Amino acid sequence: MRIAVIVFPGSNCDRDCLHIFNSVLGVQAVGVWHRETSLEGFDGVVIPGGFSYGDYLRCGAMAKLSPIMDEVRRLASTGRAVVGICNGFQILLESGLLPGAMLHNRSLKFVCKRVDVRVETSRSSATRGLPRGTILNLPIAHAEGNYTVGEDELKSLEDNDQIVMRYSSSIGEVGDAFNPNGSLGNIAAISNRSGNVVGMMPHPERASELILGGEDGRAIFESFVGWGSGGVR
Ligand SMILES: NC(=O)CC[C@H](N)C(=O)O
Repeated sequence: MRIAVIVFPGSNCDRDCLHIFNSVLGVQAVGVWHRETSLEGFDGVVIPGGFSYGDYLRCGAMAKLSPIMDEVRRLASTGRAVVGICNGFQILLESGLLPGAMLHNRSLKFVCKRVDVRVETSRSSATRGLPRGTILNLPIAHAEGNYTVGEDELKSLEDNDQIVMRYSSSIGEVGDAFNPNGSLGNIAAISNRSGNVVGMMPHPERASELILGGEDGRAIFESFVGWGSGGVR
């Protein structure tokens, strides 16, 4: 298995992701500059966090125009795992690969802390091995994480099991008290219909080794690797 970690001007979590794949999981991953036009030979894609194009205009609004995004779209259409983390989630929304949009956090402040999230489905490329109801403690760090989507689309996300994680308490209660950014329905992660494309606001790469204060994020990368190269499931 060979994984591409896309690098935009302003990405800052690409090396963390590469480290987790190559040194922690022993799976080959390489950085791919956003101006490249081919992802031939790659079995999965991670769009990492950061501040692509300095977050000008809207987070992800300029990165979506990068040449590599056509290839990300192509790989997504073959059922390969495509996971966007934080700024990567914003880029997937702006690209139309996932429905909805990000607003500024309700507090209008950048929020950087650890939160608990409840896994809502195990049919996504990021949560494949994780039973529904699993609680993960993961870091968040963003200014635009207040996920929103139209009423009909929200219903369709719910009906099709596309809500992947919600912000929760450490015992899985979901409510406003556990919502760090105002996100609709406490949504922290969603997938496309087939589950192979996932966007998540938390940063699993910052919680995949004990030295970083927790290992809950590793299961997400293991799930991603486990999705493999078999195409649509
Ligand atoms: N950690 C990140 O990826 C930051 C995402 C984005 N730049 C924001 O502040 O919302």
